[in-house]
Amino acid sequence: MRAGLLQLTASDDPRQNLEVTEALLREAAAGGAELVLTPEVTNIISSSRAHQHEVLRREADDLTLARLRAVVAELGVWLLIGSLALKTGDDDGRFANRSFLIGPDGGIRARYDKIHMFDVTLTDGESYRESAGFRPGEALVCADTPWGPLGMTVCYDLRFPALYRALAQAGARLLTVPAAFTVPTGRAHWEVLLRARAIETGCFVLAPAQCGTHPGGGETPRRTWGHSLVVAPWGEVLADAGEAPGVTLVDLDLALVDSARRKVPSLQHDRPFSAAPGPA
Ligand SMILES: O=C(O)CNC(=O)[C@H](CS)NC(=O)CCC(=O)C(=O)O
Repeated sequence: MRAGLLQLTASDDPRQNLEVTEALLREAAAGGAELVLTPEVTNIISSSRAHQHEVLRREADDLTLARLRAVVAELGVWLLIGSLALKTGDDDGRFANRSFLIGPDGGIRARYDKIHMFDVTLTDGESYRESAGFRPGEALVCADTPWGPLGMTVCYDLRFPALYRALAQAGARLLTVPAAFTVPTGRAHWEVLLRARAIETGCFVLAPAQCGTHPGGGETPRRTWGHSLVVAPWGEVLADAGEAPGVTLVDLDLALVDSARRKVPSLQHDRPFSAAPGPA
């Protein structure tokens, strides 16, 4: 199976982001990709809540989703839209950070709302309160594909290994981790966490990422780490997209899932253990 990862530098203009995404999607399909993947928040990166409220739509009215579904139906590929920021209609005005799996007929095969919210203060100059703008999801999602079950996650979810174990135990053979990682945490943690999730689960891990300096961020523009990555079930990095936008094509030998799990069947070796003891 050939996968195509799109690396993007999303702006605060959904129409412009859609144009770039569509062009790269066509390029990936022309390069033989059967499954194409886009990063977290493919449709917008904006620091202004007011602007988000102005330009974002609910799922049923979202232009990015409608257009990408039509292009997928034309090209006949599978598409993992890493995520779209969408209105939910909730009273508190929070958005969903929602990942979609689109089948080759353009139909929505699965949707997953990011569960873990990035509420983190990295330094005085860099802090995030994702839960202020987004409503977290609550449901594990593992979707059928021609290449086996695909477990859907998003970005900060990567730091919660129990989620990945649950997906693998639900049958996943592929795991997706679309992201918009920060530069400092990306440098320190991105590759090692992705490799760990692949090794622990015996899955292929596909992680399309946002990269670069995002226009529309005002005084302190948002920067993301890039380095879209594909990791094999034994832990080898099969592709690293570096720091620039573009398409990365990679061929996956799906039999490697079984061979990694035969060598080290740790997924079958979970044992119950008692709660942590108190201080002696
Ligand atoms: O807010 C948006 O526009 C879209 N959402 C994101 O970019 C999210 C929440 S701020 N980013 C992450 O989860 C980064 C996680 C990360 O970097 C880490 O775990 O170290």
